[in-house]
Amino acid sequence: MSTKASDIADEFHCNNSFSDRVIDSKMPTVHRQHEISRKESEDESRLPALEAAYTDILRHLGEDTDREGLLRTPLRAAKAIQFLTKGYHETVDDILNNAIFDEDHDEMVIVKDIDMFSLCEHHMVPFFGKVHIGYIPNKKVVGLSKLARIVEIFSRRLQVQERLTKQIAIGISEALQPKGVAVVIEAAHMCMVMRGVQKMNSRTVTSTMLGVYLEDPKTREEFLYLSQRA
Ligand SMILES: Nc1nc2c(ncn2[C@@H]2O[C@H](COP(=O)(O)OP(=O)(O)OP(=O)(O)O)[C@@H](O)[C@H]2O)c(=O)[nH]1
Ligand SMILES: [Zn+2]
Repeated sequence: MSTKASDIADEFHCNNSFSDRVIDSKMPTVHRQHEISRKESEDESRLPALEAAYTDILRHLGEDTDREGLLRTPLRAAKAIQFLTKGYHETVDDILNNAIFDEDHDEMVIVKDIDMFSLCEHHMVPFFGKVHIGYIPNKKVVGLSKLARIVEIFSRRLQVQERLTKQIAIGISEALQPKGVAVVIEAAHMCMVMRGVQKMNSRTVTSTMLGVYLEDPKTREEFLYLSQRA
């Protein structure tokens, strides 16, 4: 696999390695996310500028930024947006530590219903839902919590759901070199609920299948059956 999770980017292309049911291969170019990186140490120094920007936003909304309830709001909002995009200064290598273990297990491992919160890059409002991850080990297994941490790394950024799905799958694939990885995300987009088209109940489902999940329909079906079961 030559594509790096951090490099997924400029194009949503379906090649032999991917099966993304919701991804249209003619979707427009998206930003090269790997070029946006941020060091944790930089966050503090950027806080005053962000705070000032939020003060401006409040003023442009016609608010009185001197009223009591809003006095610390720009700073709070600045810290909140930094938290919600903290994935920019995290990598899969950083969080794995030594939690990859040699294990002669070659059956499917599924961690499902991992809560995910992200921000849509078009409106900067939340989309959130559940991530289901399956992989088939190739002599190595990963600490289960690390799968949820990989979800955190890529979801705590400005995202589109399709890219998020793919980055999680490729991140796991690169770290573990498994026989296959499957990722399904089901999410509600607040930009479709609270504004815009205002469809309260719509859900978006995206999937990325790599390796045996792509090649073998039975393996894929087993994952989908087990991950969708209540
Ligand atoms: N494919 C994809 N689209 C998304 C995602 N999050 C938000 N969008 C869409 O991004 C699109 C942006 O469309 P625009 O027409 O530029 O923006 P807009 O005028 O605010 O669009 P409306 O939401 O239809 O009001 C909308 O259709 C959103 O639903 C995502 O994760 N994946
Ligand atoms: Zn949106």
